[in-house]
Amino acid sequence: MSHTITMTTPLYGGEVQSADAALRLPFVLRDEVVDAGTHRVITASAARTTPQCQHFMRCGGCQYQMQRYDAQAEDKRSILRGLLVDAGVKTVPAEIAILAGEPYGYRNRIRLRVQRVDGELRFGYNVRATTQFLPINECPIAAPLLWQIAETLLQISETNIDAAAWLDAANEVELFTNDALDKVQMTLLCPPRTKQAQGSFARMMNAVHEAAPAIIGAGAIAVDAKIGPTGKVFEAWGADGLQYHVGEETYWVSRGGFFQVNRFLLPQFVKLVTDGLSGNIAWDLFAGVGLFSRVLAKSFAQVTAVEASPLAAQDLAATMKKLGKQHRAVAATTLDFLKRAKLERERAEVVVLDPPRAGVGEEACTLLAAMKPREIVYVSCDPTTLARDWRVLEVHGYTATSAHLVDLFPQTFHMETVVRFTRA
Ligand SMILES: C[S@@+](CC[C@H](N)C(=O)[O-])C[C@H]1O[C@@H](n2cnc3c(N)ncnc32)[C@H](O)[C@@H]1O
Repeated sequence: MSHTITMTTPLYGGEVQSADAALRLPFVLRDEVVDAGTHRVITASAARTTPQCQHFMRCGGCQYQMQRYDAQAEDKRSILRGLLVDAGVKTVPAEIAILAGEPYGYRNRIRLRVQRVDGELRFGYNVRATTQFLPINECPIAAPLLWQIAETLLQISETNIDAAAWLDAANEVELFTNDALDKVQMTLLCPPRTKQAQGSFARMMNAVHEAAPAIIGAGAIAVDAKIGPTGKVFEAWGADGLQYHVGEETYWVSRGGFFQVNRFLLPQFVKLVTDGLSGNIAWDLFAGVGLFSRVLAKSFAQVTAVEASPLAAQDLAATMKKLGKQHRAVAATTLDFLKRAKLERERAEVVVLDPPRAGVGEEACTLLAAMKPREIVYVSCDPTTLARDWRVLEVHGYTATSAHLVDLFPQTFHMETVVRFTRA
C-alpha cells in the first residue's frame, strides 16, 4: 500500500525535496502532501494557483506557474540562502531583500525554434528535459507583441514563398522589442551551410513590415550547433539594432547583442546596482552594451567598461566615447583585463561584476581582490557560481554588506542576485 509524504525543501532547478530527502518532484510545492507511489498531490498548498500557459509542464521554459507569484519569490530566496550556506559562504547577510516585478508578459526577447509539423511551419520550444520540439500557440511570459509578431510571420509564410523559404532555412528565430513595445528586431539563426539564394530576404521583410510595422530590422546569421554564432551574416534588412530606454538613459543594442530580458524591472535593477556608488575610478566588468557604465559615469571621474563579445564591445565603445574622453571601453575578457591591469598597476575604487552563468571564476576573483577595490558589486544570474566566487572574495578579506534577490525571470527557476561587498 502506498503512503503519503510531505514535500519540504524547494531546490535550485525547480524541484521540491521530500522531508526524508528520498523524493524530488517537479510541479509540487513546499508543504504539499503527495502520494509516495503515484506522486499525486493529496493536500495542496494555499500557494497553488492556475497556470496561465496551455503548454505548462510540457514546455521546458517554466517551472513555477502553478505557484502564486509572491510564494515563488519567497522560495527562490530560501533556495538562494540554502545554496550559499551549503557552499560554506560565511557572510550571508541576515536579510536577503526581494525585488519582484510582473509575473507575466515580462520578456523583451524570445528565441523560438522553427520547424515543420505535418507540413505546416510552427514555432516552438523544447519539450521539458529533452531537445524534442514542442510546437506552441502562446508564451505568456513574453511581451504580448512578440508572440503576435511570431503569429504574423507564420501567416505570411503560408502565401509568401520567400518567407516560407527563409523560415525553412532557419533553426530559430529571435525577436527583441524595445521598452515602448513599438520597435522589434528579428534575427533568423541559420545553419552555417545555408544557401543564400533561399528566397528574397528583402521581399520577405517588405511583406513582414507591412503586416507588422513594429519590425524595423532583421538579419539572417550563421549559427554553428557547437560554437554558436560564427560571425557570418547572410542577409540584413532595415536598422541593425534598437534603441532601448532605461530610466534616463538610452542604449543602442545591436541585433543579436546581449540585453537584460525583464522589461519591467530594468530601471529598479540598474538603480539597485549603481545607487550610492561614487568616487574617482570605477570598473564595469562584463559590461555588455554599458547598462551600468552609463550611470556610473555620472558619479565617477573615470569609468572603464570591459566586454569580451565583439558585437557588444562595439556598442560599448560607441557609448563610452559619447560619455567623454575620461571614460573608456576595453574589448577583452575580464581575466585578460585584470592581468594587464595588475602589470600596469591600474586600480579601481569600485568594481561592478556581472558575469554570465559561468561566474567570474577563482583566478579573476583572486586577482581582483589582490587589487583591493573598496567596494565590489557582484550581479549574478547563477547562485552556484556566485557561491563559489563569494567564498574566494571572503577568503581575500571581503564581507557582504547587502544581498538582493532580483526576480528577473518569474515562473522559472532562474534568479538574479545583487551582492555588495566591502573590504573587512
Ligand atoms: C550577464 S551579461 C551582463 C551585461 C551587462 N552588464 C548588462 O547588464 O547588460 C554578461 C556579459 O559578459 C560578456 N562576457 C562573457 N564572458 C566574458 C568574459 N570572459 N569577459 C568579459 N565579458 C564577458 C557577455 O558577452 C555579456 O555581455
